[in-house]
Amino acid sequence: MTPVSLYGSSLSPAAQRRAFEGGDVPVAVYGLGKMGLPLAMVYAETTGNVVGVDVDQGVVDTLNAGECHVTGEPGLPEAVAEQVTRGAFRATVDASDAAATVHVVIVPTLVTDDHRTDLSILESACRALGANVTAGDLVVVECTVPPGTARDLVRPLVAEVSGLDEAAFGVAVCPERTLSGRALSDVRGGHPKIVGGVDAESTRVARLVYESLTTNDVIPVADATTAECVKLFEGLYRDVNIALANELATLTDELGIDVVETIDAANSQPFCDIHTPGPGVGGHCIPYYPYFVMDRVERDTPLLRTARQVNDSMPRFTAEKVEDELAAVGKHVADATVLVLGLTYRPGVAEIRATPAKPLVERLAELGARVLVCDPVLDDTSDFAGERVDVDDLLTTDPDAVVVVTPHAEFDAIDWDAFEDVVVVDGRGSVGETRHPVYRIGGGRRVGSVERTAATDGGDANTVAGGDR
Ligand SMILES: NC(=O)c1ccc[n+]([C@@H]2O[C@H](COP(=O)([O-])OP(=O)(O)OC[C@H]3O[C@@H](n4cnc5c(N)ncnc54)[C@H](O)[C@@H]3O)[C@@H](O)[C@H]2O)c1
Ligand SMILES: CC(=O)N[C@@H]1[C@@H](OP(=O)(O)OP(=O)(O)OC[C@H]2O[C@@H](n3ccc(=O)[nH]c3=O)[C@H](O)[C@@H]2O)O[C@H](CO)[C@@H](O)[C@@H]1O
Repeated sequence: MTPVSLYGSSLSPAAQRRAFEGGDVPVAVYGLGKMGLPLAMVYAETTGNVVGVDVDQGVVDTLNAGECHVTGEPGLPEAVAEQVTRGAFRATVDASDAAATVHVVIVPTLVTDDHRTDLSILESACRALGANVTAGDLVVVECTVPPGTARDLVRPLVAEVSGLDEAAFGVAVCPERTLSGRALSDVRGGHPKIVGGVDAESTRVARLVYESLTTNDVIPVADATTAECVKLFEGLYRDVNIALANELATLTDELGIDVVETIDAANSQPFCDIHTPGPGVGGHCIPYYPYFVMDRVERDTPLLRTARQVNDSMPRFTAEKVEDELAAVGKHVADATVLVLGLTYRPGVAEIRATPAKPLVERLAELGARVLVCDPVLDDTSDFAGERVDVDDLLTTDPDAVVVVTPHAEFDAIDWDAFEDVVVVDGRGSVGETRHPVYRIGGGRRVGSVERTAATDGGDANTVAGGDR
């Protein structure tokens, strides 16, 4: 089979699509992690001709054995087994063994501790794929990158490594808009796919490719930088919105209202979509994307900066609530045992990057508490300054306070009344009926099943609804 190149092709669009879907357009996917592997599987089920490139030999060996190293993704193990068995996908650590005419890169793009962009992994992957790029190829950037990266970094670097003129190949930004935990279905069509090229031909080819891949719409935008910013703006909106919810949550006691209930009621009309407050904002995306923009522009961005400060202040606010709730029953945090439930950044996802649980545990330890930590999806909790407790042993810990940071499903079975003499700080509105005092971040304190703000103020008991939006 002579590989077909799509960029600048003289074939009809229909013939190009047939070539792509018929496997005559070999695809290479660089980065076979939480996002890259589901993506590679959708490319493989569509074209039958995909090679995955990863620097981790263990990942490569696992995949070539038809097994899946990514956990918590429904359907992914089955897809890996099927695509490897039918010969539609293979993995390698050796990029020189990844001949293709469509080269997709979806590797980590990072932010340093001092909030500077770190694209070193992307550069490394582009050097590797660049050696394989020939005239007529398309490079697809699926990873989230700062504005201008495809134009100013990827294209010139691939041209340098390949020896080609920049106009000889295409580069398109087609950002991954996927949620961990439903990656395969998201890639297949969970959201419209944004595509934007460094030139019109790159956009055209990317549109043709993704119209084969996704069951959803493909939205071509003006250029690559626009596509990069679509992805970033989604995340910036979320960070700022959550910061609004969090700032309002810190006013719960002064206003004497249940802020979560208030937000839910305000969101009952279509022009309002305030998100849900909690103990902080974690993950490898939302806390970092603002820095991709702030590090890239000269102009000050006070709103982005402040939103980060507000969200990063929530672990300390949550620790203050633990202190307050203990004081309300005559205890001091320095003499207390505090059990922290949920360490990952959100339920069911074994990811601790930027998790609010980490600064919260550190703050509680600073205040002198004996801190116990429990997370059913983490095998290793050594990153946290607390003593590990397994879910089955929770009731043996006899804590003075319990803080729910991340409400894993395993915590639903907790019999809260089986704890003796405990106060509860509920980060995400996941604690059900209990005789113990419960302070919900953004909801206020309730004693027993009655909400403080309504019942104790003479109104009707209200329900504290809400969960992450
Ligand atoms: N995880 C998410 O929820 C999510 C959602 C949307 C977008 N994204 C973006 O997708 C990109 C990848 O994220 P992820 O969550 O899949 O990361 P990940 O850490 O789960 O996987 C990254 C993979 O890339 C491999 N890798 C590292 N260097 C490499 C190189 N030079 N060449 C080839 N492979 C290399 C690693 O071994 C690993 O297997 C990031 O830019 C991220 O911003 C992530
Ligand atoms: C724009 C958008 O939606 N993008 C999603 C996001 O996915 P994510 O895995 O980063 O998870 P989020 O749900 O964003 O949560 C992040 C943190 O914010 C907390 N949170 C959330 C909602 C809320 O109302 N109040 C909160 O406090 C939550 O607990 C957690 O700690 O980024 C991915 C990569 O770009 C995307 O692909 C994916 O589509």
